Amino acid sequence: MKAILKRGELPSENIKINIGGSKSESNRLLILQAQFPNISIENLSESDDSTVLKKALNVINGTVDVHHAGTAMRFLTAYFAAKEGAAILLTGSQRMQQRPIGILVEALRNLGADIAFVKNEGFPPLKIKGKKLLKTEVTIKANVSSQYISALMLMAPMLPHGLKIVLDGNTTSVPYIEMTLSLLKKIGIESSFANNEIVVSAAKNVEKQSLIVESDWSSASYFYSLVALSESLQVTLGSFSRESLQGDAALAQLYNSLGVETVFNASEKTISLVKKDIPLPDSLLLDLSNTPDLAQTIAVSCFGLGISCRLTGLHTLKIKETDRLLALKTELEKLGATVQIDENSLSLEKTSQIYLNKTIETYQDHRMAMAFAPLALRTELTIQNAEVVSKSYPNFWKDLQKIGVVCELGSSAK
Ligand SMILES: O=C(O)C1=C[C@@H](OP(=O)(O)O)[C@@H](O)[C@H](O)C1
Ligand SMILES: C=C(OP(=O)(O)O)C(=O)O
Repeated sequence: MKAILKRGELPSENIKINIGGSKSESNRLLILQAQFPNISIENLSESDDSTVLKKALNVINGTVDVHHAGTAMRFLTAYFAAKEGAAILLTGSQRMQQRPIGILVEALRNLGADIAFVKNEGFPPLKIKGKKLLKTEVTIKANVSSQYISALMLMAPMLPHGLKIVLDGNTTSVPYIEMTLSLLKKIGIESSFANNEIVVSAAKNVEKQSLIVESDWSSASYFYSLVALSESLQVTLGSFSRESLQGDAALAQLYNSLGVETVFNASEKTISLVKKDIPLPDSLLLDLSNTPDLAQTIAVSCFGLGISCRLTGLHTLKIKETDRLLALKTELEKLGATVQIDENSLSLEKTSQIYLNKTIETYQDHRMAMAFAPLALRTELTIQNAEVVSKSYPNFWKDLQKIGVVCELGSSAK
């Protein structure tokens, strides 16, 4: 399916949109709920990645295919490895089979896990035989993906003596580790993270409780971009709060300089994004190592606004749904941008013109589709394979139309 996008009449009134639960929080809580069934979850994400994980957690013997879901792949590897009696072939999409998992498998094997690589050493699919893991300490390389570390933390309460995780090297995507820690603490599991050491206690049960998932800040980023690229849009998004567990809540600060003010409405648990007519900076310089999922949104916003940017801390982007650095460069340049990339950064030159009627490839990456869509306020464009958005935000195209983008959804044939 392709999406042909053009600017319609933008609403002058405040538009309200309910984005839906955070995929990261949901996927952590699903792993914890599998261990502690008296936890209930409200505002669970309806994303493909959460749906596939929820379904996988019912399997104890057989094949589990997580498709494109990275967190599901990583969290389930650790979960099944420690689940006595599990006998699982854990696989995923072709891209998932190119996303490295050797660092996590090695850490689990050091704890005594029985995991074999079925095709390529270091990559899914994996054959996992669940067993009791008796060791209490493991060291793991921390600069490739925080998901490996969260996976160990979420499994740790299942171990008879809990787990100490020593982080080796610079730790990447730290807010995601802190989110895991906060959720463990919230349900009553003793845990700590200081001086590159994480400690999580064992737990057989927790108190019966209901947890409400905050909506997804990464999904909110596309509305920040839309408001920034508009003249006077005002959008209210639910349900969000200032005390977020999600690192991507940094959006509220990050988009200030791009003319988007965030008003927190504590009683309604909403945020209102309001366009401010302020002078824009010539250039934006940001280290996004804490918020890697915002890189595409911000790069495209800067391009649409005609300002230059240099984004650093992007070393994890190459192993996500696609090589996001290369994908960004290729697609932005189609629209007239000049972009330079290296191992961990992207530099965009100031451009005043955006080419019309270009087709953006999405490389099976939901964030490529959603990050480029706001440019519809500045040019007409087509997004190829628009269905990819369901990985994290199934209602994206519907919600986009609410704020005045005309969205013609058709077949993907060019
Ligand atoms: O733990 C999580 O929920 C996530 C961690 C991040 O991955 P990395 O730690 O691999 O950067 C992020 O990009 C991903 O979308 C979700
Ligand atoms: C990187 C992402 O997801 P995952 O790694 O879980 O596939 C994402 O949602 O941007």
